[in-house]
Amino acid sequence: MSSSESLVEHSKRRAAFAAVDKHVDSSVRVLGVGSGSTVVYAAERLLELKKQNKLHPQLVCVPTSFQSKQLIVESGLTAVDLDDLPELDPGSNSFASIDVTIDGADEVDSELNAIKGGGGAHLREKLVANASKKLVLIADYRKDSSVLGEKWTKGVPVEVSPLAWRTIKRQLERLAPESRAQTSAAGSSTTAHAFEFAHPVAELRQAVRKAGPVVTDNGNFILDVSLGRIHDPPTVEHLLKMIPGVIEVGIFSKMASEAWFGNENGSINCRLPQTKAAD
Ligand SMILES: O=C(CO)[C@H](O)[C@H](O)COP(=O)(O)O
Repeated sequence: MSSSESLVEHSKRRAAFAAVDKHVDSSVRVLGVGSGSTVVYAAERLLELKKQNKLHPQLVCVPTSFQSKQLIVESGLTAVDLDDLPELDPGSNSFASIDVTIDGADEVDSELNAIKGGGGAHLREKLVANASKKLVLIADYRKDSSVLGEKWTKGVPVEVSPLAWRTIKRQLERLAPESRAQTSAAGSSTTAHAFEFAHPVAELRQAVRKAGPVVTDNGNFILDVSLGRIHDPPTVEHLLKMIPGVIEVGIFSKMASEAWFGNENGSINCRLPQTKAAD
């Protein structure tokens, strides 16, 4: 750890390096590269591996944002568009065209559901994740929670068409927590809510060094929707996605196969489905 680097940045770098070292070897031909500040460390490791001739000589990388494409190019790697890739295993059940994608996250729950889109890139991130055999998340302890919405309190990023953002906002704010049935071990039936807040709030994301709203890489707006704790991520993802004009939702339910966290003390840990093993 360098003297100028904070412990959290040190642990983010360690988590990113560990994920790259585990998943990117010379057999990986197509790699998805996520967006955000943690992915910068993954790109740093890719550059090191490239210099050591440890990457596939024909490796191509699929960017998830303008930033991600810059990282790929600056690492001396080749960027390609998702739709220019052939299927990896034609004739199989899988339509995947990417071996593995490494991406950041704003929050990851105990079942590897995630909130993404803090950087506004979740549309392309989800397209790339969906076309990947494996999605590996990298983050730090501030994003590691048992239930989505526990630590990430800025709301679920929802990319929407600028044509109807006010209408979509009104509709989002009328969403009901949507009861779902639960059956206890004893067989009695109770109800639970898919999300916590009875009155969700949707805010148009504002740009920081520009007057007006954030405009995504795809020319759309983002509504950050505060729902409180999200008890049922797949149901909430579906509810939001069904609203006309919603282009993509920053809930990634059951997409990730692994998550690496940098811990507060500088150590790292890897979460696999239903397990959590310290290094
Ligand atoms: O989803 C994202 C961008 O849309 C990012 O991956 C997410 O915001 C995490 O970023 P960081 O690594 O900077 O915390």
